[in-house]
Amino acid sequence: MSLREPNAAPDPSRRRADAVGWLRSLFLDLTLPPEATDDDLRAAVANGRLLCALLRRLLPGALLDDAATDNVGRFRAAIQRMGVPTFSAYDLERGEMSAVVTCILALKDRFSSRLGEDHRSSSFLTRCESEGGRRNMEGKLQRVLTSPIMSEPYSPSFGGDAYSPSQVFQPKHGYSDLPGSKFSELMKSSSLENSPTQSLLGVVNSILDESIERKNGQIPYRIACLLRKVIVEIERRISTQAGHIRNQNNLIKAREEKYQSRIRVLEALAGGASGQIHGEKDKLEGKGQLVEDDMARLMQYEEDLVRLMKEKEDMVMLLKEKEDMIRLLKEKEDMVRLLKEDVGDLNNDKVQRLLKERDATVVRLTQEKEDMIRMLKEKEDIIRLMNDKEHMVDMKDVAVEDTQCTTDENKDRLLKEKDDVVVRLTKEKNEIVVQLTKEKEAMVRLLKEKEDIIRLMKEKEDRLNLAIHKIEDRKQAIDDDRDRLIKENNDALSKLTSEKAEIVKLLQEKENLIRLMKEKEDKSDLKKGYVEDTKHSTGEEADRSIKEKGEIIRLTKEKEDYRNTIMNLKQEFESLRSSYEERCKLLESKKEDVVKLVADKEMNDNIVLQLRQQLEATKKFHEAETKEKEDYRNINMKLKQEFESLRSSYEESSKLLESKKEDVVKLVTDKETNDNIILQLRQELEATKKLHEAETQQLETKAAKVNKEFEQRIKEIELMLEDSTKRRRELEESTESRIQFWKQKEIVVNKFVGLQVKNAQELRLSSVSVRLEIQNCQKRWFEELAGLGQNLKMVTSAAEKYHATLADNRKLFNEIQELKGNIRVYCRIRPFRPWEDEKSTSVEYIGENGELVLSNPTKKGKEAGKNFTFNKVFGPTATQDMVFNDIRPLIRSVLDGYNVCIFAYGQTGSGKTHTMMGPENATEKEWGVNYRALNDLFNISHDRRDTIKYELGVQMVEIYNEQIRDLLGTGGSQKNRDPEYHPAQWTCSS
Ligand SMILES: Nc1ncnc2c1ncn2[C@@H]1O[C@H](COP(=O)(O)OP(=O)(O)OP(=O)(O)O)[C@@H](O)[C@H]1O
Repeated sequence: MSLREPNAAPDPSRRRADAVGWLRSLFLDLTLPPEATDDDLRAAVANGRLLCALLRRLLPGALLDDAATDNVGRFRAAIQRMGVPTFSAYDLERGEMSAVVTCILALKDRFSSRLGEDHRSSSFLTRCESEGGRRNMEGKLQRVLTSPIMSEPYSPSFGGDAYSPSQVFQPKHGYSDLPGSKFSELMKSSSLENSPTQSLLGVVNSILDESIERKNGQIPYRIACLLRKVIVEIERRISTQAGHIRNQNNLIKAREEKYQSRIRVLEALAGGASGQIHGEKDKLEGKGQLVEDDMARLMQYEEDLVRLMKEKEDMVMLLKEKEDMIRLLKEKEDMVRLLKEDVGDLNNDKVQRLLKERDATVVRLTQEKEDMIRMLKEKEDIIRLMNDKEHMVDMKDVAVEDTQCTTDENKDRLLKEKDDVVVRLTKEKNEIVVQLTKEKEAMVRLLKEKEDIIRLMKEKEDRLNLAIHKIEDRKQAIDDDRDRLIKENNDALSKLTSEKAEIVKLLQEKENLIRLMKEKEDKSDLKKGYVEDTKHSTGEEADRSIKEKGEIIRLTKEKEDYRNTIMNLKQEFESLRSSYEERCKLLESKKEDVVKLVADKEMNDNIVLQLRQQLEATKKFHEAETKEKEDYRNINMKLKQEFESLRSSYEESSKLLESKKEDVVKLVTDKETNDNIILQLRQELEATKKLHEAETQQLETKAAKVNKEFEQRIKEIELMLEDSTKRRRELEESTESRIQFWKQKEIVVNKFVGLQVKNAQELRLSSVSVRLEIQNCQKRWFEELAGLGQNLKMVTSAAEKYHATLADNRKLFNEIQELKGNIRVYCRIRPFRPWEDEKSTSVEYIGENGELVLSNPTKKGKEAGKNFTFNKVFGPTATQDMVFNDIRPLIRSVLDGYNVCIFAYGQTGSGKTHTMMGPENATEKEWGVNYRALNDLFNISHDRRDTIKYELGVQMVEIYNEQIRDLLGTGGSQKNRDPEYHPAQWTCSS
């Protein structure tokens, strides 16, 4: 056993340092968290941890640790926040306890008053503060300091007989002058156990007072031992009392809870019947709630449907507008065609371009129309799906609970799809608006071109009119020529006819002349014959015949003249004839020309007629076009106005643009880069498009699957609907029967409730009485706690001197050990075994103080008997408990930090194993030293678990033939172990 060096006489600085250390370790024991709150402190105080820690510090061997400083800081910070009077670090440094104690008491008082308001609270301090309220801290401290326990060493009412502990604890001349026998009486554990707590506290107080007054702070060793024993006993009592209070508290708590639960059960029974009756109602209301939820969802769907329908109508309107535009374009196309026919190759290129543009526009519009139709179809599909969904929701109303999850999922999916479609449609709508704007611009452009065309048409018309005028002039000229030619021809014909008539007349005259001449010739011939006849006859006749002959010669000459003239006339006739023929030929040729001209004229008339018709048609068209033109002009005016506004905005924007030209340049560069990015993005878009298409296909397949599932689900729901209708009927029937049953039950329950209410009232009365009892108990506890507080003060005052006393104690302990001897030897004499002869005993005398006299019958005289002295001798009748009682303080010393070794020695069969271990299959009563020591070790370490953490270890070794073997180790061989040998040795380290 190792002993500590006795300390020198404690000086004031040492005592102060010890006090500081003690306080620090006290606060360390509190184990407050870094951010200590009111609740933490309250819990610490309410659980008695603070008080326990304070008391624990009184125990010997407590370790002091400077690490408690943090806890001191936290503690002070927490109590400062609470407004409780605190202490300064300087107080601790000086070892001043009053400020600290005031603080702790104020804290206790604060929490006690708070906790006292809560009757259900079972905390330690709640019970102690049931009356009085908060008191002044200084007054309290004063009361504690001036308590009778502090002033009186013990209560004179204790004790009666000579061995009464009260008498023992009431020395006449102080403890220092106490005789040895009295002192050993005091040291007896039975005396301490039988003494009242106040006496023990009085002992501590008076010892300390005495040591301070008489011995200048020095305490004799044996008194220090006594003090230590007394403090251990006080600690034990406080801990057991705390345990009792805790148990009682738990018991009361359990009883209160039991009563509370019974009251609750009764109240529940009272309210349960109506609750059960209204249970079904609640369920129905729950279903109603579900239906309301579904109605809300349906309303949402309807709103969505209305919105979609509106969008659809807008789309239809747009389509109509597009169709109108297409119609207008067709009309325009017809117009252009007409113009094309009219104008011919005049503006062929332009018309071709326009036609191409028109074709492109028509194709684009057709595509847009197809897209719109496609979107409308999609919308219709969505609406159809939503209708289906609505239908399904209607169907699901019947089996809401089963299909709720799937409906929600589908709804979410549909809503998501709907949102996607709406977003897509909005995008497309925006695109369409942009396209329409572009088309409007194109229309404006087309109108301009149309105006150009109209202008050209006017020019063409003017030219046409000019040409018509020319043709008419030409026709007039041709008519004039023709008339002139006809006149000339007629003149020539009349002239020729008159000439012919003259010629014919001349010819007739010539012929008459010729005929006359012939007649004359004939007459001349006849006259010649007659003259010749008459010549012969008459001479006269000869003269006349000469005359007549002259006349004949003249006539012959005339005849020849006439002949020549005829010949000339014939020649002239022939020439006239030839000229006539030529003229006829000329006339015929002219006639042909005239015919041609007439044909031409007729053709020209036809052409003119056609041109007039065309002109009329053109005029009509022109009128229609003029109307359109006016419309267009109006539109144009509007457009111009818009254009003007746009122009003004454009000018403004152009100004802005000019100001931002540089930015634009930058933007252009950015645009180029963006174009590249867009190109890349387009490529990505195409890739995404492909992916999207693939996904669309997948989605379509999925949609088909989902449709199938929906169909199956609808079938299932139909079946479920049938089932549910059946169930509903059954439920209605069962509900009716249940209602009747519950009505009957209500009557029974009402009766039962009446009874139970009576019982509850009785129970309430009893609970009131229990509460009163509890309050009485609380009062008692408070009184006890008040006493404890007083004791605490006393203990505190004792604790101030504790460390000095502890040092003295250690010194005294060493002295006792020296006096007793570090090695104590006890002798135990085992009883005779059944087969042994009791008469052959050699034990002559067993003394109280360890004397043993043995007799040796074989020898005589002085050697016949032999005296031995041990620390104590246990006779054959000594029990295991009696043996261990003498060893027990050593076990406690082990836990106080001293080294102890206990071992048994003796010959074979002398009872070593019996003493150390006990018999085989020993009961608790028969346990040997080992069992009891270990039991004590565990119990004490368990009791001290809040303050000291012990580590217990066991080692088993065998010493045989001077060889040590570890019996618990794995290395040693177990072969040679003697089964008869039981090692009776153990060590314990703490
Ligand atoms: N105090 C006792 N009361 C009753 N019986 C006892 C007592 N002491 C010893 N015995 C009995 O005596 C016998 C021998 O005792 P034990 O085995 O303890 O001796 P031992 O000293 O351990 O012997 P060994 O050294 O051979 O192991 C046992 O049967 C035991 O029950």
